[in-house]
Amino acid sequence: MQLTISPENPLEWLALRANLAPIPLLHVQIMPVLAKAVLEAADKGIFEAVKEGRKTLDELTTTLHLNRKALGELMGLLTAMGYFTYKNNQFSLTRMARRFTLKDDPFSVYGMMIFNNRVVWDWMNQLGNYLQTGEGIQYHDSLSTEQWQYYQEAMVAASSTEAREFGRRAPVPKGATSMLDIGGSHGQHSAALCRKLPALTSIILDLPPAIEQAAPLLARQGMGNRITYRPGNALTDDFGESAFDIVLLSSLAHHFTPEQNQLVTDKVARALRPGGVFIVNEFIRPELGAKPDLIGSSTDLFYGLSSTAGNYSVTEIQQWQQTAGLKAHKVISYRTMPGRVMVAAKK
Ligand SMILES: C[S@@+](CC[C@H](N)C(=O)[O-])C[C@H]1O[C@@H](n2cnc3c(N)ncnc32)[C@H](O)[C@@H]1O
Repeated sequence: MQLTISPENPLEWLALRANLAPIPLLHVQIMPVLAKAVLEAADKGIFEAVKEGRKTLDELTTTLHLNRKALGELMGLLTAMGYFTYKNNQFSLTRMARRFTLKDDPFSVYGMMIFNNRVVWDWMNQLGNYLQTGEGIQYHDSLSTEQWQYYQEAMVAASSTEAREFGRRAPVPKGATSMLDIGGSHGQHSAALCRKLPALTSIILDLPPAIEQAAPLLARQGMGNRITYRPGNALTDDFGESAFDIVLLSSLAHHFTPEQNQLVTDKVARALRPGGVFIVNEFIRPELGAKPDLIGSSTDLFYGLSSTAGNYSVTEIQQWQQTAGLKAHKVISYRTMPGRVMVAAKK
């Protein structure tokens, strides 16, 4: 799966081949507007307003207390983007929008839309500074309570689809009874494995302000005391010795430097039981010159901006695991999320 600019007919194909289409204009003039339109639509409740059935522009204008002309422009764009259809003067949600934009759908990315609109959008202004200094925002040190809540809800949104595939395909021992989920937040990955392995219990190690906001999200999973929290810090806490059959580090390695990841992996190796599995679950940084991958490369830059670190290659992750005395086990690419990979090692 790739995000691409693709021709719709042979003449456009020729124009692209002949380098006649001003691609940068699409990137700088069109793409930021597309992203911001979807974010504002979610934040203004536009998707929710059409949830129960078709609505005219006048009805939406009245319900949402928005400017009719401006809303009409936004609805035109969202229709062109495939979020709505327009027939008989009425807008309806498409199948895609119904599944992914509504607050309560289990696959919804609504939480990510709100976090990105209210918190992350402003970070983009700091990209120039990041390029000059190499210093990222380090947002874990500065979020307000409200922003921690948006962040944790965004993490649920980001991983709902992935967690299902993780539960089905993660290469874990069938008889596993004990798991450590480092930076596990909402616990969707732990819950997916607990549903599959009846004897499994999991401990989520996360920062205290994260747990405060994530606990109600975990409660929604209905796993009772099979998944519990341990407030702490992965960089400074000891994980114990021969205590776990599974250790997961999902979307946290990109916040850590290579040295910090090595330190964490060394502690994981000690904490695993013989035969236990360590999974690093991440977007992968494409090597320079490798096949273009917009998702791997854009998340790499974004994590650099937000946390100073960034994505790593599969080889780098395996290097930490081997240095810690673990054996390479499996590398599994997600089918539902391009650029996303589980890198598993065994003790
Ligand atoms: C990007 S989220 C990933 C959440 C979840 N693992 C997932 O894959 O959806 C990173 C999580 O790691 C936590 N975190 C960040 N720094 C940490 C640290 N030093 N120790 C433990 N957890 C940390 C954050 O609070 C957050 O919940």
